[in-house]
Amino acid sequence: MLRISPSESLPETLIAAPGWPLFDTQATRRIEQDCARILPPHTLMERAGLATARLAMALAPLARCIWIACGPGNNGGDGFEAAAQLKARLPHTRILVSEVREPNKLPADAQISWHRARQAGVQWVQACPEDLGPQDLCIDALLGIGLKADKSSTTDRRLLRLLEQTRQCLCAVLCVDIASGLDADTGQYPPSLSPQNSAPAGPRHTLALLTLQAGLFTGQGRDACGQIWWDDLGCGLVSGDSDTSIPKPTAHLSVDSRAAPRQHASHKGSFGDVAVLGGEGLSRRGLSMTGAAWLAALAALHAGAGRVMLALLDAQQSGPQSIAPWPEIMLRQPSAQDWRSATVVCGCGGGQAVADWLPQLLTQAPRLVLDADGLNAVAADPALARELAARAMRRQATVLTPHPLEAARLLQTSAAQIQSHRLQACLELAQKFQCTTLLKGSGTVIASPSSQPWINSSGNARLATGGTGDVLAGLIGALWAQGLTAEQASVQAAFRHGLVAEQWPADRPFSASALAMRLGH
Ligand SMILES: NC(=O)C1=CN([C@@H]2O[C@H](COP(=O)(O)OP(=O)(O)OC[C@H]3O[C@@H](n4cnc5c(N)ncnc54)[C@H](O)[C@@H]3O)[C@@H](O)[C@H]2O)[C@@H](O)CC1
Ligand SMILES: Nc1ncnc2c1ncn2[C@@H]1O[C@H](COP(=O)(O)OP(=O)(O)O)[C@@H](O)[C@H]1O
Ligand SMILES: [K+]
Repeated sequence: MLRISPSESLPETLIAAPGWPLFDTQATRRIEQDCARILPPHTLMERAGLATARLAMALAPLARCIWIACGPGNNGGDGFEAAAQLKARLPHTRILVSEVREPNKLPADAQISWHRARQAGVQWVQACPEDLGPQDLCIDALLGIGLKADKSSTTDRRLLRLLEQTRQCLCAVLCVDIASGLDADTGQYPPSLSPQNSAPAGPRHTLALLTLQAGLFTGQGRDACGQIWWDDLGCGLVSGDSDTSIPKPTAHLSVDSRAAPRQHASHKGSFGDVAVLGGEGLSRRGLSMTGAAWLAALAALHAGAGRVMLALLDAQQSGPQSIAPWPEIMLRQPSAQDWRSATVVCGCGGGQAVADWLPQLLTQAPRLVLDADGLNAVAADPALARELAARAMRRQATVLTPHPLEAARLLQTSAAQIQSHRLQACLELAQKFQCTTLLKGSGTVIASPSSQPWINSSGNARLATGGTGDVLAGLIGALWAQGLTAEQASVQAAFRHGLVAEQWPADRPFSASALAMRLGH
């Protein structure tokens, strides 16, 4: 979640403006230069230091000690500046600084702030103080958007040691601009700067300066950065879209947009049909995945689709499976379903059996959510891939919902490669197949061929359990069937799916089917 940085105390309001813009580092640099040009010298760093100091005081009002690790560039400069500001405001708190470079090797602005910290009476220490207690605070000002991933293998030992100490602090950590070592554009660490322990020890906060970047919200970004705060340093950059002098955002952050209330004079036909095809049965390979297709159908039902049909890829269908445990869901033989008339969700638990049906569905379905084994089948068969790409020319819309490994198969690469460039990979899939593509995982990315991507801001690791992706596919189908566009349905489904997980009561067990049944709440 995102908050504006406090002027004097923590504000209660969350920023929930739809479409919050995210900028890449190149655009951030341009914005920084533009702001620096119109302000007196050193003002930006002074403001960055002040914003950091204020947030530090609000986050750790009882701190007896604040330790600030300052890096070799302007991120370090912000740290020195914050130290000076804190010392002036908190004369009885120990304000300690550790530095990586001698002052004469710092950039000019950072040198000025180094001297200010010295003059203010800040104390220099070699390393993280051993007596830092839980009420104290660590400020990570080692590396910001100046991180160069290609330099990481030569990162000096002192910087690495301080970086590791900021990660092992048991007290709260406030990262200036971004968690040090994290790539602001991709949300990944270069291997040599990756944390030794996967989970940070204490609570983490990040104060983003001037702009917000995609890397804070996707991939490893959410664990690394924790609670995100933002300060525009008085430069008035609330929304980048209307002002042509501001560079274009690379993505937008998605937030909740409530569904319009249903009209009284409506009927089941007003809310569309969702037809699910999936769920290979036990009889084919002895590996039943019918549950996945049921989860998608359940999600579609609870998310408000007018009617839900389920066609299981189960040769034994004439047996007990012909009775639906949810009587609202209509069971179909795949050959009996009219795929031309519904929003189709295809592939959940589809196994090998789904491939046989894909030529028909790719040709006939007017709106198609392609998930899981439906995607794997396309990745394995160039003829199916061509059929998929041809749909856009016939004005048939498609949503692809890969997790990173499925995305890797579609792009003939590895899941690690996908994760290292999530935004780019999602855009590439959207372009390649001319589809809306939703790349799953922490900070789900949604991209369409003709608009800027979205990064979903809701969700947590409760969702890391089998079947939640099937629920998402069914939810997208339901929202799409109810009249949203493919992109809107994907963005809103990802948000709602994540929000339900976030708001899940701690005392209630979480499962994909329980998630599906709470979608309507
Ligand atoms: N961008 C903005 O809008 C503003 C920036 N400010 C601060 O300035 C920062 C950017 O400053 P810089 O451009 O000096 O960049 P940084 O301070 O983020 O990093 C640059 C320094 O880190 C070293 N470095 C980079 N990659 C490394 C690696 N892999 N291993 C070891 N050392 C590495 C570089 O050699 C250089 O000395 C921002 O993150 C922010 O904290 C603020 O002062 C004001 C506004
Ligand atoms: N750690 C996490 N944080 C946020 N969302 C997650 C996390 N782990 C999984 N998810 C979400 O849960 C869903 C899992 O989907 P998927 O990998 O297809 O699983 P399955 O095939 O078992 O349904 C996706 O929507 C994904 O974005
Ligand atoms: K930092």
